Amino acid sequence: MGLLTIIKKQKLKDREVRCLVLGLDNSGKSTVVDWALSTHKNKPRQPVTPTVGFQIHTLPYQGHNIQIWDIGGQSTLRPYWDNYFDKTDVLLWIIDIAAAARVGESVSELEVILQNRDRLGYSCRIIVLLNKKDLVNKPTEAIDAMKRRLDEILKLENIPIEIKATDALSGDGLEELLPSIIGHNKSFGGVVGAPAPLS
Ligand SMILES: Nc1nc2c(ncn2[C@@H]2O[C@H](COP(=O)(O)OP(=O)(O)OP(=O)(O)O)[C@@H](O)[C@H]2O)c(=O)[nH]1
Ligand SMILES: [Mg+2]
Repeated sequence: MGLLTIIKKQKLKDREVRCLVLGLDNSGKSTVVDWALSTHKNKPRQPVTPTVGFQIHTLPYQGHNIQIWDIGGQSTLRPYWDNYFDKTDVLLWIIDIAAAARVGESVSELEVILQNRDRLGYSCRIIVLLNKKDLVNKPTEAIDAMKRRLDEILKLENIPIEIKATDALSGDGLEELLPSIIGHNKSFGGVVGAPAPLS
């Protein structure tokens, strides 16, 4: 292999971003991924069904190659989540903000992951989407309460996080998601926890 080929391959590798999409079942992970693929890859939008196992998608974006790992969130699948942690650059955690009864469960699952940070890696950036905001009566209040709750956990863990309220069906709130995933957006939602160097 020539030197130029090696350099080219290394460059491509350096520009690979591995994004792991996790959260409880029915939170909207596959819908967010579907939105990203339709908006940035011209893939027609499709009705989603519960993810059994996982799905991998590749999404070229601004010279980066984003590898999206969409993992099923059903409780029977969660014990396998940590099989996917290796080499993750970005954890995209999706919470169904309209499912009040399940928000606690989602936050606990996230907390467990953050408490075992060595598995995920300390350089992994974390983005939380408060999804289904279109189904919430008082979105501002629900979102603020959720941000405070996450802030408590994340201060504990001293981990910076980006957080954004979204509607994955219409795409509202997702406009800056991809710049965020590649680390080029400092204004995506509020950053809680320690100051967040995103690039
Ligand atoms: N109203 C509304 N519905 C949404 C939104 N996002 C997703 N949904 C719906 O929520 C349901 C579940 O969405 P999925 O994307 O399959 O959820 P998931 O997190 O991938 O679920 P698993 O694959 O089982 O882990 C689907 O009926 C979606 O159409 C949203 O922002 N607003
Ligand atoms: Mg899914």
